[in-house]
Order: sequence, then C-alpha cells, then structure tokens
Amino acid sequence: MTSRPVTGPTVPGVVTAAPPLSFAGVTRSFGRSRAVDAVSLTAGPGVVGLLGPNGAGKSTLLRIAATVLAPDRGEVRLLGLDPSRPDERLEVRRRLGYLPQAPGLYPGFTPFDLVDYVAVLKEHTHAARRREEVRRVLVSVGLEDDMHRKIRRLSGGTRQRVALAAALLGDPDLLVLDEPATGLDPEQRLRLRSLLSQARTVVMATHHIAEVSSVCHEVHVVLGGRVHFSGPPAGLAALAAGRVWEDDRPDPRAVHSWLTPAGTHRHVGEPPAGAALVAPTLDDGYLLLTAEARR
Ligand SMILES: Nc1ncnc2c1ncn2[C@@H]1O[C@H](COP(=O)(O)OP(=O)(O)OP(=O)(O)O)[C@@H](O)[C@H]1O
Repeated sequence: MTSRPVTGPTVPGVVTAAPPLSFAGVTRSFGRSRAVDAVSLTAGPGVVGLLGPNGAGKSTLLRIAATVLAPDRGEVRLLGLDPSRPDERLEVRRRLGYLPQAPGLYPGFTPFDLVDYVAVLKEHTHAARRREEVRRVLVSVGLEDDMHRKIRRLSGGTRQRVALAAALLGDPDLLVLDEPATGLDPEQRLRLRSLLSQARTVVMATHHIAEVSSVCHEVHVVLGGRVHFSGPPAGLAALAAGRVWEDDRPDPRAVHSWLTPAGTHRHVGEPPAGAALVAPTLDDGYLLLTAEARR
C-alpha cells in the first residue's frame, strides 16, 4: 500500500509534516456535563487506541474527530486541515472514514445498496468504478456471500461489518472507528486486525484490551473526559511493574483482586512484603490507572 504524505500549512521552502489528527485543549459539554475536558492528543500514521470506562468521553472525542460534532473550545486539525472552516471540513470528510458506535443501517437495503449509497454521498461519481470499490470493501470484510441479502436478515456481527465496509470506502487517509470489534466472531476479529494494519491512520475506541495490544502502537486512556495516559501499550503495562502479585486467597489491601482461570488470585496495588510479584500485563496497567484515578 502506498502512503500519501500528510502536510500542514507550508512556509515557502519548508514542508511541515502535520500529524493526521491533532487536538489541543479540546472541550465539549452537554448541558452542564463536561464530556471532554481540555484534551490534547495527536495521532500519527498507524493505529491509535482509546481505552476508558463507559461514559469516559471516547465516543465524543471520536465524533469530534469525524467532524460530526464541533468542540466548544480548543483546536482540532485533521489531515492538516481546520474542520471549523466549511471548505476544509468538506475536504476532510472526503478523506475520512467513520464507523459510529451505533451505525444506522436501512434494514430494507442490501449491504451492496447501502455501501453504494454511502459511496454516492462520498462523491464516487464514476458508476462502474464506484461499484467496483463497493464490491472491494464488502469483500474485504468478508461479505462476498451476503452483499445482496436484505440487512434486516443479517446477524448483528454481519451488520457491523457492513458499517465497517462503508467506513473503508476509498481507502481513507483517516479512519475513525468506534468499537469496531463489537459483535465480531474470532475469525472476523482477526480479519479486522489485518485490515487495520493496512490502513493509513486509525483512531479507534475499544473495550478489548487484546485489540490494543495486537494492533495499536499508541494508546490513550480516557477517564472522566480527560486523558490520563498516552504512550505505547507496553508503557501502560509498565505502570503496574512491581505492583502485581498472585497468591491463593483474596487480598483486601489490593486496589483490585480477581480469581484467574488457573485458580490463583491476582492482585494489583501496593504489594505486601514478601508478595510473589508477577510480570504486569496491559490489563493490570489499565486497572491500576483507572482505580487510582477514581480515588
Ligand atoms: N448527545 C449527548 N447528550 C447528552 N449527553 C451526552 C451526549 N453524548 C454523550 N453524552 C454524555 O457524555 C459523556 C461521555 O459519553 P461518551 O459516549 O463520549 O462516552 P464513551 O467513553 O464513549 O462511553 P462508552 O464506553 O459507554 O461508549 C457521558 O456522560 C454521556 O452521558
């Protein structure tokens, strides 16, 4: 796959590389509730994950990244463009693919008709090339046998793949995916990982830590509308280094304790003297971070 360079506003003689996504002090409230609070982050080429509990503000951030929602305050740059300007917003939308958390799919359409309709909206005007592209994205998500069945007859995971196919139209420069693995079976999850690895820049919210460790080069942990951690997945796991131990009973001193499938109790927090320390995982780092942020 070829990659197009993303460049920001140019100074004569100087080409400035702008990250495909950049948020600075982005804030968005709904009534009195602040869903996103002064968030600054960037996403370069590759896959960036957003992790966080329900209601943390991940979808709100992604809706801003998809130009569906405008921030109340702060600066957003997408593909080096300013989406608050109508002409630049249109250009961003041409080069962006978005999978919302609850995609609305017309049940009477077939996947082919639905994705073709989205392709028309995205200005794929050449009919034969458009149909070829619609077929390509549907095949890429494994819908070759279901593309002409009515959406109302499809399973939940299959519908999710229809919405994903629509987001992949035109091989976007920026893919914004809100929980793309929802409802996918293990085989389709593997397919998704491979699709993500081939994409240019992906920003995705997920509750699946396994997805983060397998495809993301960077992860942001969002809690209460703020970013509490930004870095590589290994860095999130490393937060729990020396703070994970196992033994044969629950430990009330731990921040979190749970029974593992092996029958031992795993704990994160400040270990007692003589505790049997074990290597931390991404789950341990995430659990420790969220628990400490809530204190
Ligand atoms: N349109 C809206 N109107 C009012 N409140 C909203 C709206 N959208 C989001 N919120 C609120 O903003 C906060 C953040 O919601 P958001 O959907 O961004 O969280 P999330 O991290 O994506 O959660 P989840 O993991 O459950 O999808 C929540 O308190 C939510 O109730």
